[in-house]
Amino acid sequence: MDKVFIRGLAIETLIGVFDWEREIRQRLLLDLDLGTDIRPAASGDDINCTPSYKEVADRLHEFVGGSEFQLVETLAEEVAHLLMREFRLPWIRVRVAKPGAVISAAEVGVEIERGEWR
Ligand SMILES: Nc1nc2c(c(=O)[nH]1)N=C([C@H](O)[C@@H](O)CO)CN2
Repeated sequence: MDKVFIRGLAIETLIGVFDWEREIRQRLLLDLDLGTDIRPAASGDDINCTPSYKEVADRLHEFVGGSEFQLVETLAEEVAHLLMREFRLPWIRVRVAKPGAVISAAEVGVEIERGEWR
């Protein structure tokens, strides 16, 4: 299977388990790997035959920017299901990093894979 990818998509949102985190917006960095077959798009040179990384990024700004989850786990799971459903993806990898959440670490977060790789 081929992939369309997005790296380091920065989105500000309300996220966290502590009271002070419910009063601010924090920056998340998202990495996405979207499983697909790029051959139909390549052979026809046709954007309609492939998941547009621009459309996916716009959708994520809308969804993640408006979300209010506590855990990065929940956010990653919801993002995976939303993109698989709306962009008809057989497989996805979602990595959500929360830079600055642990001062002594460059990044913390989660990475999940959903669907079937074929
Ligand atoms: N596995 C997780 N651990 C923690 C999370 C999380 O979402 N998943 N969140 C927090 C706090 O919100 C943290 O980001 C504040 O610094 C702590 N641990």
